[in-house]
Amino acid sequence: MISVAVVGCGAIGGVVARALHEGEVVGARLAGVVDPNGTRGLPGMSLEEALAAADLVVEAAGQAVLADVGPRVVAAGRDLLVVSVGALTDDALLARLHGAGDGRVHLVSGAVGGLDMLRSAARMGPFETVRIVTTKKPAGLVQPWMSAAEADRVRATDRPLEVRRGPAREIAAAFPRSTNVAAAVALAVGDWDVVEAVVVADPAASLTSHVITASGAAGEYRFEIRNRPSPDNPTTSQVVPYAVLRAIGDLAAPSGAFR
Ligand SMILES: NC(=O)C1=CN([C@@H]2O[C@H](COP(=O)(O)OP(=O)(O)OC[C@H]3O[C@@H](n4cnc5c(N)ncnc54)[C@H](O)[C@@H]3O)[C@@H](O)[C@H]2O)C=CC1
Ligand SMILES: O=C([O-])CC(=O)C(=O)O
Repeated sequence: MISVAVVGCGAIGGVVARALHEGEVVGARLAGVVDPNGTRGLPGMSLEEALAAADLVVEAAGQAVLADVGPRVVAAGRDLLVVSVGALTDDALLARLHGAGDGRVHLVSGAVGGLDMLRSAARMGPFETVRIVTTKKPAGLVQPWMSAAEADRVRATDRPLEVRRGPAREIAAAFPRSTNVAAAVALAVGDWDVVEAVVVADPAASLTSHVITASGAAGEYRFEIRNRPSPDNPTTSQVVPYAVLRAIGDLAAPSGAFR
């Protein structure tokens, strides 16, 4: 039985922690939840207590928190499951995580699929083009770095509006709560430079979509994901905590997991 601490008790961490607490993942149990803003009635603990008690720490609190907490988890010899994979646009953080200690670093596939195939194909040879187009409701795409005019234009659009297009590294950092998936694709293909990310605001997007297209030595790929948004946080797809629970289940009882 592995003991799991969850850092961040929001739309993702709250669902993950409750399911662990209620014994829904074979081979895993909840050690406790770390969140300065409350733990929704679940057992709370400090990060220091989590590092002492847990075999696995799940980060579900955001890119900035991962940068702070991640190296401490690995340095303590605890395994780390990363949800805010967009923080890994920072090569220095990735190097710190790999060099910090004995804990192993695992990444969650999160809101998208096809990463296994992209990883397999990348082994055969390089990709020539990879693109991920993310379409969400406008409100969650407004960012603090936008000018007032741009923020208003995004909020008020009455049709699909391309908000940004650029390298995955730039986009995943520029929309830290909305485009971790662009980093996930880049990490899967093992090439930050080949992946272009596009962010579209669409007031009619009742589902969040991520369309991944790729072509290269192994062939041509297209994955279209249309996720229901989380009722707790509309910028997050509701399936994400279940991707985390699936990953924890695979780590706790690997038999039968796709590899
Ligand atoms: N890989 C993927 O496909 C996806 C990744 N994400 C990432 O997951 C993160 C969390 O998403 P949600 O749960 O929807 O966000 P949320 O805003 O609902 O929850 C975040 C929680 O973290 C807590 N928190 C803040 N600072 C903390 C700290 N220092 N220590 C512990 N907890 C802290 C907050 O109080 C809040 O409860 C997002 O910011 C994003 O980076 C989100 C969606 C998809
Ligand atoms: O949940 C989603 O659809 C994607 C998301 O917010 C992210 O990648 O940060």
